[in-house]
Amino acid sequence: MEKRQVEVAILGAGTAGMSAYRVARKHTDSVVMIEGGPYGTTCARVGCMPSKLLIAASEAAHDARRAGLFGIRPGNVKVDGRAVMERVRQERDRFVDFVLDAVDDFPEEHKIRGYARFLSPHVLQVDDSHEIEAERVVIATGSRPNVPDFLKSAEDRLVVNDDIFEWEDLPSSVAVFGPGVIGLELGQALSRLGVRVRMFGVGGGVGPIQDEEIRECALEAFNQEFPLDPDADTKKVERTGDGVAITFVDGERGEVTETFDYLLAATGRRPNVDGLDIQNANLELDDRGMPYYEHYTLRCGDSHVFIAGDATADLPLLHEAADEGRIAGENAAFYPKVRVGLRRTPLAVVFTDPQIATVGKTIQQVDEDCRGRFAVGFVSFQGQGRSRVIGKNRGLLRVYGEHGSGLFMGAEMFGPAAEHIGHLLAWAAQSRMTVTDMLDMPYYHPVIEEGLRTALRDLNHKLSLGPEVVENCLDCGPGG
Ligand SMILES: Cc1cc2nc3c(=O)[nH]c(=O)nc-3n(C[C@H](O)[C@H](O)[C@H](O)COP(=O)(O)OP(=O)(O)OC[C@H]3O[C@@H](n4cnc5c(N)ncnc54)[C@H](O)[C@@H]3O)c2cc1C
Ligand SMILES: NC(=O)c1ccc[n+]([C@@H]2O[C@H](COP(=O)([O-])OP(=O)(O)OC[C@H]3O[C@@H](n4cnc5c(N)ncnc54)[C@H](O)[C@@H]3O)[C@@H](O)[C@H]2O)c1
Repeated sequence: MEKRQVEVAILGAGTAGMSAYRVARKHTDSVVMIEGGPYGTTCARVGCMPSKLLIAASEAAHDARRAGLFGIRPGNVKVDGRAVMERVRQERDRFVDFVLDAVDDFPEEHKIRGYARFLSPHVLQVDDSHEIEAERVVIATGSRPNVPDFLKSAEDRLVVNDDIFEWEDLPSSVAVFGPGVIGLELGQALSRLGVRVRMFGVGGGVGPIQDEEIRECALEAFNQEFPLDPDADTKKVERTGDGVAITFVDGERGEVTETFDYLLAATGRRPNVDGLDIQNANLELDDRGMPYYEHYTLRCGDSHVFIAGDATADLPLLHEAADEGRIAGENAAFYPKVRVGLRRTPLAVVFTDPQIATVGKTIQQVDEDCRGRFAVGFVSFQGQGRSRVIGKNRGLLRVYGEHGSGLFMGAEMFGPAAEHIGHLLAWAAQSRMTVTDMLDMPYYHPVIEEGLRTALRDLNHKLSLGPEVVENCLDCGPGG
């Protein structure tokens, strides 16, 4: 067992861990980054990037199929599953290689391989190879899929996101459990690539959507492509000779059994904190065994331990993991001087079609913060000019503003180019713009942002700050 003493030990070499390492290293050379699994990050290996690659293939198939709308007849669209998966893996490997190159550049003495756990507040054991005495620790151990026990009856046909990207070919059918972000993105992509998909949820949720009207709209749109029951009554999951038989109650047919090649569990993720022997770190823990920590400093209580990325189980998104890693790494380096870091306006995008974007405060948070004194502006993209031109005229945007101050508070969207509209809205929220300020900005024609302007005008009027929205107004151009 090799023993070492360091100022800063970082657990995990994912996005958060590498950010923490880069910042900490600027201030001290006495730092180690400990990685138990393969280098390359969840984002590049099995997360953001391969999922977006699969979605890109599905969009190509979908666009070819719907080309008839424009009078274009590409003929029979054939999906070559092997070629689709080959590109996914090839491009994924390029992204992973970028990360591996970055890790290669870190000095060898800063890198330790193995799983770390706490022996005491300042002592970590890494497998059976190292004992590290660290003045400060950053926990950046990420998360893993959380699979409910009853799904395990699918045995070898049970898959999680990691497995899908290793497929050599596409299967013919997949049952997706969990219409959250991963389930919706992967489920819709597989469906558009010709895989028979059925999606099962619990509790009625659809992705991260909190606004009831947006949820209804999204649910209807997804159900036009594949059956999605957000509150399914699943009776049985069984591995059979030819796949996984799922018995469930169908609204129209009663109790039915359908067989699928695979069952994809996309039922949420669990932070990798349970394997750390965190009870030895002398931190205050909540009833799930998670350390209490401060959102702006990432410090656990008044200790020398910081936590960042998916390990916090709070905002499991790439840009948040990078931000949190930076803040935690800097605070670990300068400890006991601990500084508040910049936390940005909440922004999340789901890469379905239409896309989903959530920005700023949810409608429930706005209601609470404004004590009910808020208004909601609205636009449907059905008749919106640019959206109709490109045949993407589905969905809704709802924007929230505070009475009195006229401040823009948040929004939810299920509609075209939500990844871009979401950014505009997040930038406006972080700049603390009023709805009037936002309407003073330029809007080109014909663009999807004109739909955003319609929603903002509706909101401004409801906040008693502007005139009523005029149907077919001329300065909007047709279909504003
Ligand atoms: C399918 C999928 C799609 C996604 N798509 C998006 C997207 O489009 N946009 C977006 O913003 N986010 C997306 N995410 C979320 C994003 O990938 C994560 O939020 C982000 O990668 C988290 O980074 P991290 O550094 O916290 O964790 P990770 O990158 O997982 O790093 C944690 C590291 O810690 C290591 N580790 C664990 N335990 C120990 C231990 N005891 N000792 C040492 N090392 C340990 C692990 O091996 C791992 O390498 C997606 C996630 C998934 C699964
Ligand atoms: N585009 C993106 O930014 C992106 C993409 C993928 C993942 N992510 C991140 O990864 C995180 C994890 O994604 P996720 O989809 O695993 O989690 P999630 O929390 O988004 O969704 C889990 C879903 O599973 C459902 N569920 C739970 N138990 C179930 C059961 N027994 N049967 C059926 N459904 C069940 C939940 O109700 C929920 O709808 C997300 O919160 C997100 O932050 C982001």
